[in-house]
Amino acid sequence: MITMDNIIREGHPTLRRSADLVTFPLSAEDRKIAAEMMEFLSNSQDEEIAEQLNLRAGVGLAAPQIDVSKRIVALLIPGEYEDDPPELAKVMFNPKIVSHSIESACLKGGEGCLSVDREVPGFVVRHSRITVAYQDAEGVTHKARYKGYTAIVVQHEIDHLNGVMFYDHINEQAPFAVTDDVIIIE
Ligand SMILES: Cc1nc(NNC(=O)[C@H](CC2CCCC2)CN(O)CO)c(F)c(N2CCN3CCOC[C@@H]3C2)n1
Ligand code: NI
Repeated sequence: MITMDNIIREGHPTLRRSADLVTFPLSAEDRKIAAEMMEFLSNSQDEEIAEQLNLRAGVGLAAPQIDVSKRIVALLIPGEYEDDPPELAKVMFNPKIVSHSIESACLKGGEGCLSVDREVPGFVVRHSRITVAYQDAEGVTHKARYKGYTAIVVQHEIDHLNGVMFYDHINEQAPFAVTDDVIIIE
């Protein structure tokens, strides 16, 4: 089971590496990693379990964050209301942004990261809409389009596969300066 002890923190070199492509058929090890990443997100979003295991809540996780330099991301984005099905519950292998909007967006509250034990204030400007090609656990390639909050989360995770941290995108001189065409997502 993954706990916060398994999540490497900024300064660890793996976070700045470009992760390796996953080959198919998946090894038992890769299958296990994918399942444990999803389990972590689910546990982290369960108040009781998260408190018991002292987990920080997460809606996404990338394999490099558990010191596995492979192109695997897990996403567990809740639906709008408590009892809704998740907006996105998926493990993507070898995800790749194949196209994106010209329009940009950012989260109003900025971003954080389970691998960063500090607040880094500022708008993280990303594409507002993306098309992602990825493989599922059977190696079948899919294409999916995301927008808004979900698109932001997916981009944060794919950044980790390329050694990019969210604060790399923050304008140090003016962290909250954005041009008026950037969508600010509540
Ligand atoms: C936005 C948000 N970020 C949370 N944490 N950070 C993360 O997920 C990091 C990735 C996100 C940071 C900004 C974009 C991607 C993890 N990262 O570093 C992986 O690379 C949350 F936990 C969270 N939510 C809303 C939904 N809620 C459902 C019930 O449970 C609590 C949960 C809290 N929303
Ligand atoms: Ni992160």
